[in-house]
Amino acid sequence: MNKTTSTSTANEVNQFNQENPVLHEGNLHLTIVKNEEEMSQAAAELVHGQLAQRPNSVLGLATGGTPIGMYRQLCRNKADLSKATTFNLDEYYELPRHHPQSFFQFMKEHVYDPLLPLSYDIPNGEAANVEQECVRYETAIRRAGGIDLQVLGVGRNGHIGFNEPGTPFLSRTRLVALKQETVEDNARFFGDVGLVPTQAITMGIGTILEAKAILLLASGAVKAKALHQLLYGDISPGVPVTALRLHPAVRVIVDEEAASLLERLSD
Ligand SMILES: O=P(O)(O)OC[C@H]1O[C@](O)(CO)[C@@H](O)[C@@H]1O
Repeated sequence: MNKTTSTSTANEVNQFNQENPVLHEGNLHLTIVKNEEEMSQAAAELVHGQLAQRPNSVLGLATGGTPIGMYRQLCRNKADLSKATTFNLDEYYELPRHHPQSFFQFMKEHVYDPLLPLSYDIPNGEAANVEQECVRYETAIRRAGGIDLQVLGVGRNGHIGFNEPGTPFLSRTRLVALKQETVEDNARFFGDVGLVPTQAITMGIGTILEAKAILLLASGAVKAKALHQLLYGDISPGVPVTALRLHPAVRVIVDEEAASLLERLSD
């Protein structure tokens, strides 16, 4: 099954856009594909399209299990990032950069090394002065001209980046505490829940919403509830991913399992 649909939202956004002109009523385009492989392929095509249109694109990239297939496709097709710049959403706090589970190492394995040359930046989780590091990161994004395309995954609890439920939509890059469910979800990468860092530096939701375009990916039944909330729930900091409904250009590519609740409810 291949289903493409668009949804425009006209929810009560005024409470959010009074203070920050970046937030406005959004428009979201949803594509449902068969499985994770098709999701990865469709996502990689979109990134290739972005690079073809603008070789010096500024890309916002994500870690976690979701985008790995997309990165594999980009490597397979030898994506040319030589003129591009990449920024990452987040990094664990106080996890050494050389730790195998740092997001820096993830990016080195899946993107930086195989797709050299490219210019990249990622929050420094080892920074002595975290506040200064967060300001540095925001400034670097701004100086690069802002993010053209931000790739996002979504947490089971609706988090984007490491912006957990309850995060204000105007938040910027900062140090955050992870919810227990996020720590547990990420324990699969560390082997033991006690080894998972409990804090991270993350772009804020306000930072993410400033990207010119956003690509959200989700696969697997574990993401079905978050997807349903994104499309049909109230726009609320209680479910961070719903902030995307305030953005004017969001592509959502999900597999059938992630869309399973949508399917059932829209039948
Ligand atoms: O892709 P996963 O591993 O399901 O993670 C979902 C989201 O959670 C994070 O890994 C943070 O916990 C994000 O970076 C990611 O987008």
